[in-house]
Amino acid sequence: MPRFATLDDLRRACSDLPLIDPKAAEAARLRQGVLTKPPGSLGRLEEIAIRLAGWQGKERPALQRVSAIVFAGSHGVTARGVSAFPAEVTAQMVANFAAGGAAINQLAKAAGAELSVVPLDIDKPTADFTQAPAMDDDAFLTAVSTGHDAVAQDADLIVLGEMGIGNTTVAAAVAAGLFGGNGGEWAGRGTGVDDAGLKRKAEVIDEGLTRHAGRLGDPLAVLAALGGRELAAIFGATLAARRHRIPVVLDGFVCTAAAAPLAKLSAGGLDHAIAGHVSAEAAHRRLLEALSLSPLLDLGMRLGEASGACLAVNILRSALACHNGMASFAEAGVSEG
Ligand SMILES: O=C(O)c1ccc[n+]([C@@H]2O[C@H](COP(=O)([O-])O)[C@@H](O)[C@H]2O)c1
Ligand SMILES: Cc1cc2nc[nH]c2cc1C
Repeated sequence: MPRFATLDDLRRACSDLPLIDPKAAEAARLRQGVLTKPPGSLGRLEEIAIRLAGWQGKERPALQRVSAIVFAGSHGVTARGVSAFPAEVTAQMVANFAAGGAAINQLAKAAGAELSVVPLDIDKPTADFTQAPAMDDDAFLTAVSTGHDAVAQDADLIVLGEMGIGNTTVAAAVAAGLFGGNGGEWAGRGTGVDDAGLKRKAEVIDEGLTRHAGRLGDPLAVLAALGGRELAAIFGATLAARRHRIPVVLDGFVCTAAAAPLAKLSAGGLDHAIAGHVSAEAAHRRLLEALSLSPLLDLGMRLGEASGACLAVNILRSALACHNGMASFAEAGVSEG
């Protein structure tokens, strides 16, 4: 029996989310004000330190245990020719992650993150969403529960990413289902489709939106009908992190689309989430704006795998090095302005 046995169980868990610890956040804000720098001069690094303090419930937050989790899934919609790469690359890349040969292996190491890879039935693609819901309730709840339970309660930070050929089409369909608009507005080039591929993606997304029009008012139904197992797992992991008050770093377009239903289900549902970067996938910027998330990095990356999110962990570490390690004006004998 999965942790969430029914959609109602899951809906309940999403509607009763813990909030930031205002005392710890305020203590961190006061500390930022007495460190040896003009107030505000560390820009967003200050805000990052205060938010991490609030979610961890400590004036001086830590990044001792950083857990990066990459979820992998396979998509029936790949049969529609929506990716520049064949569907078998998903399993091949999962093997490459295990062997240590992927970009994320290097970026996780460089960021001081432990990497887990969680394949979700990758030998069983979800249904093509133009023909049927991608997942039935059981498959959806199992994937959400797996993602939820992949989050270690003692982690200081959760970093999320994915691998799944075809999933930029899936993410675009989910984003359109949640926020409105058509395939043309949300489709991008993903792994590098040409103009004909991009047109096909837009059409496939529109077909999915038409087929599942009756479900678009329910964010969980959107994720089940138009999403995929790795997106459902990212949603579950984002929810688990929130329930344990662990801050989360989101990766690219696919990861952001996967987490988005939580913001739709509960106001402030993604307040514990930091957008690690904005990817080169055309609609990522639009999606981040719809969620009022401001990305830390804009490096033209479009890999997925938690790569941009892991890179952003280095910024979080630097923010905390200053916050925890700097001297105050009084300690250093520096005159205040
Ligand atoms: O998340 C993003 O911003 C992103 C942008 C472009 C590509 N990807 C990755 O590329 C794969 C999906 O691309 P595609 O063309 O097969 O839909 C999948 O494995 C993602 O991790 C991811
Ligand atoms: C090689 C390759 C690596 C990836 N990593 C995440 N998505 C990917 C897609 C491809 C095609």
